[in-house]
Amino acid sequence: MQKFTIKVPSSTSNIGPGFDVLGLGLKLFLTINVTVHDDERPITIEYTDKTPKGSVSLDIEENLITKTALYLARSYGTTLPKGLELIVDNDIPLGRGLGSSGTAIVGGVMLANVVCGLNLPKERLLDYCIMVEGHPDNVAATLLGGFVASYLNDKASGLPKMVWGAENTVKQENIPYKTSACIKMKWSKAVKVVVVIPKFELATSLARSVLPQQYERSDVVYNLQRVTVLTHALGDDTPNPEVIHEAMQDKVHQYYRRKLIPGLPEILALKPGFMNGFIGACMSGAGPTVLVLATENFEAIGKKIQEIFMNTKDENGKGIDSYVKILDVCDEGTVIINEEK
Ligand SMILES: Nc1ncnc2c1ncn2[C@@H]1O[C@H](COP(=O)(O)OP(=O)(O)OP(=O)(O)O)[C@@H](O)[C@H]1O
Ligand SMILES: N[C@@H](CCO)C(=O)O
Repeated sequence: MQKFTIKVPSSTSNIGPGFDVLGLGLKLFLTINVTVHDDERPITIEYTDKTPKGSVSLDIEENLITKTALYLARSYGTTLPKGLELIVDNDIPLGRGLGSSGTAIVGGVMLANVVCGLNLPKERLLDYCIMVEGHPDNVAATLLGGFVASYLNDKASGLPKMVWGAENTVKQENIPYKTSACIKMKWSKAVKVVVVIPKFELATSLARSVLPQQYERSDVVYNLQRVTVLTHALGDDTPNPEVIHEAMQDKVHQYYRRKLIPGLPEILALKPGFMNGFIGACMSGAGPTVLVLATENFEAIGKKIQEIFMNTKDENGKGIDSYVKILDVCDEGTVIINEEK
């Protein structure tokens, strides 16, 4: 019998202008408890009651964790072992902009890597994660931890379009290597993360479908200027709220997504000084969660953003209910713990 646990951190991404570039690992976890029994029982995946019944498939060819694991295993000419039992304990809300799909994908590749004895380095696992997710920001931060900037290189355009199932799995020799570069950067200990999580889901695919195919040069330059300043300003031991706030502004995605998140324009308009400690607010990933960066007063700031959501009415005339979490940055990335043989 083999037993171990995969601990996968959530992530926020974009941080304003860094669309599909910036990711930050957060201490809110997907935990996968893995047992490989010595008998031939069928593979199973179950969730603890934190995950509402019916919200994820328990069919191993459909569930994002197991289908990703199967894809990697089959790509390397093997499959998941019989006797595999997975119990998933997930604190990350699904479809809210905290990188839940990225955690399921990273959890899946880590699972196959261990139970199939592939021993692939994280760099290779990342090629598969990017192939499944389509963009590197969340998966890179979840796999590596910390504050990460990534780009996809020319080889990434050779990654096959994802088609699931044994018969569609592309052999590993046809999946390009080293399709990205991911750089871990310093994150100032003085800057803390508050997330305000509305109680509705927003699929990333929908939030991406409203974005334009082309942009004005001035908007691209606007984001390039800010994202470059932001990556340095966020590493400063004495962070400058005004500089960071301005560097969190974006013209590439948030404006186009505003109609999907009632209250977002009012929240994005908040400026440093509106409350002590507040630096700036932006969408977390593809939303609907709002990410707030702050240096103090975290609970009060979170409450204020909750009030703005509640005072904004949805199409049924109801306020937007939400909850707040104050999260530490997770520097470690995804780890295997509690190994027993
Ligand atoms: N632990 C999990 N187990 C199985 N499937 C999951 C798990 N977590 C996420 N998923 C799948 O991913 C979907 C959510 O992915 P989506 O990309 O829409 O949102 P997100 O990753 O939470 O947000 P964002 O990409 O903006 O950070 C879920 O509906 C589910 O299908
Ligand atoms: N960069 C991605 C993150 C969500 O997966 C987006 O904003 O669509």
